[in-house]
Amino acid sequence: MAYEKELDIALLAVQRATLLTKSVYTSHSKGTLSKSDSSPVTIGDFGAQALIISSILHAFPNDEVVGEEDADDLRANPSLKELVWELVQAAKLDDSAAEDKIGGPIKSAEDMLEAIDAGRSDGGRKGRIWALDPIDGTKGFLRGGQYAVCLALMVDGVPTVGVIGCPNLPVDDKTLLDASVGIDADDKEGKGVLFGAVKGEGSTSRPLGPGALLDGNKISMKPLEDISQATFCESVEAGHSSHGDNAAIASKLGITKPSVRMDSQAKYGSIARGAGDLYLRLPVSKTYEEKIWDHAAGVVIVEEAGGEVTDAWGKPLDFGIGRTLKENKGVVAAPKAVFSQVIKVVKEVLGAKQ
Ligand SMILES: Nc1ncnc2c1ncn2[C@@H]1O[C@H](COP(=O)(O)O)[C@@H](OP(=O)(O)O)[C@H]1O
Ligand SMILES: [Mg+2]
Repeated sequence: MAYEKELDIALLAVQRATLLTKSVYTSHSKGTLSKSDSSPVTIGDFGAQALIISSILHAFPNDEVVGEEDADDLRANPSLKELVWELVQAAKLDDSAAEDKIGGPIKSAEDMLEAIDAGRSDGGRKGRIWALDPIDGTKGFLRGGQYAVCLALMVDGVPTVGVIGCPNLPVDDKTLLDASVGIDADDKEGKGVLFGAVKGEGSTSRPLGPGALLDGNKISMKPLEDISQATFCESVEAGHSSHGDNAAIASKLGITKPSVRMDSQAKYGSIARGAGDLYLRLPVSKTYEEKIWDHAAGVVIVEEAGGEVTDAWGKPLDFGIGRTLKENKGVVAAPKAVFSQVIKVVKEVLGAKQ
C-alpha cells in the first residue's frame, strides 16, 4: 500500500496526542490560557503539537510541518512551559514497540519547544508538508463537546494522507448523528474513534484505544437516494459558518431535519462514515481565510469515502499556496452522486447575496 509508513506514524502520533488532550480535559480545568476569545488555546494544544511533530520528524526528518501553534508563549512563561513539559512526559502509548516507532518520549523541555516551533513552515506547492491542528474545535473541547486532533500529509500541495482523532464521537460507525452528538461528551462510554485515509486507498476507522495499527474498518459515505432525507452538519459557532445561509440551502434542497451542530473536523469524519451526509461551511466574514490545518485531513478522509469537497463556489480547495486557503471561500462536502445538486443550490444562495 502506498504511504503505509506515513499512515502508521500518523495514526500512532495522533493517538498519543489525543490521549494527552484527554488528560488535560480531566485534570487541568481544561488548561485554557487567557488568549483571545475567538481563538482560544489550551496547554493541550502545545503538548499535542510537540508530540506529533516530534513523531513525524523522527520518522521523516526531511519533511516540513505547518502547525497551528508556536512556542513563543511557553518560552516567555517558564511555569507554563513546565506544565506542558509534565503533560508531554506523561503521555505514553501502552505498547512500547509502537512508542518506539514514533521515536519514544521527547528527551528534554528544550527539545519539546523546538518540536513545537518546527511547525512554522510556510507551506507551499512543492514537496512533503504536513498540516497539523493539535486541537481542532477548541471551543468544543472547552464545552465538553466534539473536538479533534488532525494531521495530514500534503504531497506537492495535495492532501494525500489524513488522520483525525475524535475522542468524543461514538466508536460505532453505524451510530447515526443526532443533535446531542455535539454537546453530550460526558458519557465517555463507547466513545473515541480514529479515522485514517490514504489517497487512492480508501478510508478507515478504528477505536481510539490500543491497537491504532489494526487494519480498521472500511468506511464510506451513505448512498443518498433522496437529497431531502439528508442530515447536514455545520459548526456550532455561528461566527465560523453562516447558520442562516446553511438553513436556506437545506430548505431549498427540501431538507426538513434540523442541522447537526458540532465543532471540529469530527464533521468530516462523521459524514465519511455515513453517520450524516453533508457538511456546509458558508462563509460569514468576507476577509477570513480558512486555515489548511482545519481541512486537509478531513478532505482526504471524505474523498476516499466517496465524497467530493470544494469551496462554496465549487472551486477546488488549493492547499498549495501557504498556511491558508486564501483563494477559496467556505467549504462544501457531499457524496459524489449528489454533489452537483448541492453546489448548484449553494451557489444560488450565495449569488442572491452578492
Ligand atoms: N471567522 C471564522 N470563519 C471560519 N472559521 C474560523 C473563523 N474563526 C476561526 N475559525 C476556525 O474554525 C475552526 C473550528 O471550526 P469549527 O467551527 O468547524 O469547529 C477553528 O479551529 P481551532 O478550534 O483549532 O482554533 C478556527 O481555526
Ligand atoms: Mg482548527
